[in-house]
Amino acid sequence: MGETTTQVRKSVPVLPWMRSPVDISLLEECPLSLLPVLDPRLDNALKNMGICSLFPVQVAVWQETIGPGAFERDLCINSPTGSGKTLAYALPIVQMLANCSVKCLRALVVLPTRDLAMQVKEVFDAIAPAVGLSVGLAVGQSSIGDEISALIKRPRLEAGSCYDPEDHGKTLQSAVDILVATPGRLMDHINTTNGFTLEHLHYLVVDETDRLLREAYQSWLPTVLKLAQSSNDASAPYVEPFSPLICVWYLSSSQICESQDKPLYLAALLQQLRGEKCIVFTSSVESTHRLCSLLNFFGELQIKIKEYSGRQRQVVRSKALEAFRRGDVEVLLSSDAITRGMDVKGMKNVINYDVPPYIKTYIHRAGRTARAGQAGRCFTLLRKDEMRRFNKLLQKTDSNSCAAYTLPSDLIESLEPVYMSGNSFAI
Ligand SMILES: Nc1ncnc2c1ncn2[C@@H]1O[C@H](COP(=O)(O)OP(=O)(O)OP(=O)(O)O)[C@@H](O)[C@H]1O
Repeated sequence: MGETTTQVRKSVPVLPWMRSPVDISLLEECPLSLLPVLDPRLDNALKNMGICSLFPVQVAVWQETIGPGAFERDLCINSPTGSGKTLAYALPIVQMLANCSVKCLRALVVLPTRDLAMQVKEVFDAIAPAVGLSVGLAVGQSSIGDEISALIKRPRLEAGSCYDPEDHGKTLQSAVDILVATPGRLMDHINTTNGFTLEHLHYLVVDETDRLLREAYQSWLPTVLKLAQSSNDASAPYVEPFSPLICVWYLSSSQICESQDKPLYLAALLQQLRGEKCIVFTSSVESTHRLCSLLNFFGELQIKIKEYSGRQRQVVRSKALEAFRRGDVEVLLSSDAITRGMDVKGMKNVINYDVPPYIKTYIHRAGRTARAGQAGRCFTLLRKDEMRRFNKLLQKTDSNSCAAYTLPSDLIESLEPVYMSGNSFAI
C-alpha cells in the first residue's frame, strides 16, 4: 500500500481479515480423525450428531482459531447458505473454553430472531456439555424471571448469615459459559439483571451480521463492546466472526402462469411434490395468510399446510415450525422476514410463490434447501410479464440457468373444479 505525504486522507483501516482472506473454495472436507488437536470428548459429541468430517468453512475457521491462526484476529465468515457456519464458530469456541474451571460468561452469540437463537443453541447444546460447559438462552417472548434463574447462580446462604443487599451484585455468578441471545433481551439483562456481566467475555459472535447491524436495537453492539472491553483483563482476546451471506449455485426451475391461476398451479405443484418438505415464500404476511386459507380449501390435496409468519404469536409460530421439522406438516408458507438462517433437515423444495424482489432475497430463500451438501430444488412461479426481470435477477448469480418446469395438464384440470368453487369464498 503506497503512502501519501501531500494529501491528508481520511484513513480507512484495512482489517487483518480483509488483507489476507482465506479462500474456502480451495479447502476440502476434513475427517475428524485428521483434525489437529480436537478434544476427544468433542470428537465423540460430533460423532453422536452424525458428523464424521468438517465442511470446508469449518476447516478454515478451525485453522484460523485452534490451528496456526490461534485466534489472533477477528474473523469474518462469508460462505454459502447451508455450508455449516454455525458449527464453524461453535466448535472452536467450545474447544477453547473446554478447560475453563471457573464458570463465567465468556462467549456471547447474538442473532436477530428467537427461532434462530434456539436453532444455534441446539448446536451448542450438542457439544458444550461434553466438556462441562453450560449454554444459556436469552430471547424475547419468554419469561424474563425464568431466564434470570437459568442464567444467574444465587449463593446459598449459610444458616444464620444475613442477606446484605450491598453485597448482592458481587456474590451472584453466571450459571452459563456461553449465551445465545437476541439483542433486545440481551439489552434487558445488561440493563436490569443483577449479576449479569460481560466483563469476562472473550468471544463475541454476530451471526446474520448484515441484518443485525442494520437494525440498531438500542445500540446493543457498542454497548456490548464497551462492557466487554472494560474487562480487567485487558489482554483478553475476543473474536467477532461475521457471517453476511452471499453466494449462489444450483438447480432452479420456473413455472409460467397467469396471475389468477397462481394458487391453482401452486396446489398442483404441491400435489406433485407430495411427501417432500416444501417451503413456499410469499411477498408479505398478509399474502401468506390468504394463501394458507386458500390452499386449505383444496381438501383434495390432503397435504398438511401451515403458515409461519411474523404476525402469529411466538408460541403458535414455534409450534408450526416444530411440526414442520418433525414432518407432521409438509408445507410451510412464509414471507421472508423470519426464515433467514432457518435450518430444517430434509427440506427438499423451495417455492417462490412471489418473485423475490432482490437477488439476495432469492439466495436466502433458495438457501433453505440443498443444505449441508444435500440436493434441493428451487421453483419460481412467474407471470409472463415477470420473466424479464427474473432472468435479469438470475444473471447476477453464478449459475444463471433456470429450466422451465411443466406441470401435467391433467393434474391441473383435476384441481380446477375445486379451485373455481374455492375462489368464490371470501378470503
Ligand atoms: N460437518 C458437518 N457434517 C454434516 N452436516 C453438517 C456439518 N456441519 C453442519 N452440518 C449440517 O448442515 C446444515 C447447515 O448448517 P448451518 O445451519 O450451520 O448452515 P449455515 O451456513 O449457517 O446456513 P445459513 O447461511 O442458511 O444460516 C445443518 O443441518 C447442520 O446440522
